[in-house]
Amino acid sequence: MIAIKNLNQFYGGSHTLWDIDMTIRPGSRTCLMGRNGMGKTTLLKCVMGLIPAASGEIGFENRDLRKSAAEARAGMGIGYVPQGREIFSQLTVEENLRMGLFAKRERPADALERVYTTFPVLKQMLRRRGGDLSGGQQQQLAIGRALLLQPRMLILDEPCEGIQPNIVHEIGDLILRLNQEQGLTVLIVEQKLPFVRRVASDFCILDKGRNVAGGAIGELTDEMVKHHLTV
Ligand SMILES: Nc1ncnc2c1ncn2[C@@H]1O[C@H](COP(=O)(O)OP(=O)(O)OP(=O)(O)O)[C@@H](O)[C@H]1O
Repeated sequence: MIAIKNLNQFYGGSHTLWDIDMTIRPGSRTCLMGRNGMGKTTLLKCVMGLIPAASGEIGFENRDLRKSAAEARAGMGIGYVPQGREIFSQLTVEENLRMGLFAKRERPADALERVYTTFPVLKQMLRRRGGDLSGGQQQQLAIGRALLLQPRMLILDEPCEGIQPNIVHEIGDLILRLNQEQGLTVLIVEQKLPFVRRVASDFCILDKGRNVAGGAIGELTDEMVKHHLTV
């Protein structure tokens, strides 16, 4: 689904991503892991075109994403929920959702109805301001907004950050459901090991901007955790 080859990225003179090779299998739920500051968000931003890569390839379904403008990538089938969710706090839930529809040709009502079926809570809160929602509800709103364009792949940057444990469990259920029932491929940056072991099918670890380990989630060893993930 995504094939990254030899990707390098710099912030000014600081070399942040080093020769990254990474494959995301279609239909997988891949967790991108690593301690703080290791380059996970930077890698996602390169995939979405929000920052430029210096060299390398990012293939999505055999097309080179680096040749596509950032605003075209959502329309190509990649939904992205950034770290911190980026909900418009002064806009209502409905207005936030409509912001996700700008590139959609289909009638907005149909797309919105699909999201309300997945997230009934959003339908009950259409007139509430985004900023008044709980962290878990904001995360559902952000995921709902990304799903409006019916992506084939969903990228989530730390979806459980600042969210109560019972809602974290619900987000895990949602990811499993979207993957298993709708075939959505999911790439998640996540640090919480129990969540990763429950939700992921595959993992990949970044350490100091390099891809140091990866594979099926059953292959994630205590040794790897100790070496690359424990703070
Ligand atoms: N806009 C920026 N300008 C300069 N350096 C940056 C910028 N954004 C991130 N960095 C640096 O790049 C490195 C990788 O950061 P990145 O946010 O990708 O890490 P991360 O693994 O996502 O960490 P976290 O878990 O804290 O979000 C860090 O050293 C960070 O300080």
